[in-house]
Amino acid sequence: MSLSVALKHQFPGFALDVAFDAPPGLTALFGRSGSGKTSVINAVAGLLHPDQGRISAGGTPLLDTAQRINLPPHRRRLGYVFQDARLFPHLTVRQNLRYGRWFAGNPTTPNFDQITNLLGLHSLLHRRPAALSGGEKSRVAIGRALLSNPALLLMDEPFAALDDTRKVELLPYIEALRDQTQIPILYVSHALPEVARLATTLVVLDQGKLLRAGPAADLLADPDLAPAIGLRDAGAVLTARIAAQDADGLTELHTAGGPIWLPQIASPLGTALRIRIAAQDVILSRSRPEGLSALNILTGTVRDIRLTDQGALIQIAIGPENLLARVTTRSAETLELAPGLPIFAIVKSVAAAQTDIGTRQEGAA
Ligand SMILES: Nc1ncnc2c1ncn2[C@@H]1O[C@H](COP(=O)(O)OP(=O)(O)OP(=O)(O)O)[C@@H](O)[C@H]1O
Repeated sequence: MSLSVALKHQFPGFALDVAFDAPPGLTALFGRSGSGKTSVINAVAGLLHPDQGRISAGGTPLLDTAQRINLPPHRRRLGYVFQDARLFPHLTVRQNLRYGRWFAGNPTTPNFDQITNLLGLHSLLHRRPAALSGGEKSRVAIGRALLSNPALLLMDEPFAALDDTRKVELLPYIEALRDQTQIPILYVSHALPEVARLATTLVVLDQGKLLRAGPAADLLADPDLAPAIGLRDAGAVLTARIAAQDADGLTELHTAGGPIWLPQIASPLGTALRIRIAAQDVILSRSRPEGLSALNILTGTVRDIRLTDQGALIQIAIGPENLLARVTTRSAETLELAPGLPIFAIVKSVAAAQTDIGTRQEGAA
């Protein structure tokens, strides 16, 4: 099931003109405040009727202004998780969840136990929302949306109201949702680390227009997009597998650019991880550095170079994947960087997240 969106809408002083496809997985709508993310999600939900547009989910048209098709929100089979959880305060967690199931009202209702397990809700079922933390409320809201048997899940900055610690606790649940259900997720965020960790597809909006849409790993490693994403946050994701648990407490991971070591990640050997390396945490060297405290040195080849007024962005091919490095223009010149040049990337810090089931941890190299 995938979602296809094409919209045009004129607000007073703001024009929205966006078209993209969201394949299965998690599609992050990313952009600065006021770029149009919520308007897009509202149009998909049926809460905004655009001047012109076509939206279809799994080939079923939800909206087609040319054909005068406009399904009302309750017939679009969407689960919508808002910024605030919007639970019924007088109902217990179980009753709040059941409300979602009741709303689905058909025999293919998803399994209650499976969803409460997925979201870790079992021990909370008897509580009322007032006795839940912000993160727990968010999980209940997600569970309620899932139990309505949605064909598509819409999440508009679901963690905006949470502090960073709570947010990090919730990310594994979203990863599990992405990896274990077949339901496409359209996810609004303006936090790049969150997007880099969760998104399989990225849609970047800028002032109501589509800047780029495509596989998240490709876009995150694209030097042309980095200025729009924000140079401080820009960074690529690479895949890695746990190869060994070393006696000194480090976990050895294998990447296409060689091994890297992170503080212990308590997951089985072979577990696939997605690691995010911020462009500003990469140092480049033409020869393999020796006598360096940094453990993590990847080998690659310079693929592309972009000079900006805030330094040089270097795209480095690491096997079939790409890494992004941000260095000063002077360094780029001194190193005589050019496409095709073999290069060593010294990685100062790595964030790791599993791509499949299990416990996840953040680690710094
Ligand atoms: N109902 C409306 N009437 C007039 N203008 C609107 C309306 N809804 C949205 N806009 C305008 O459209 C633009 C995009 O708003 P939108 O909420 O979609 O952006 P966003 O990317 O979700 O922003 P944020 O990250 O701050 O939530 C803004 O300039 C906003 O003022």
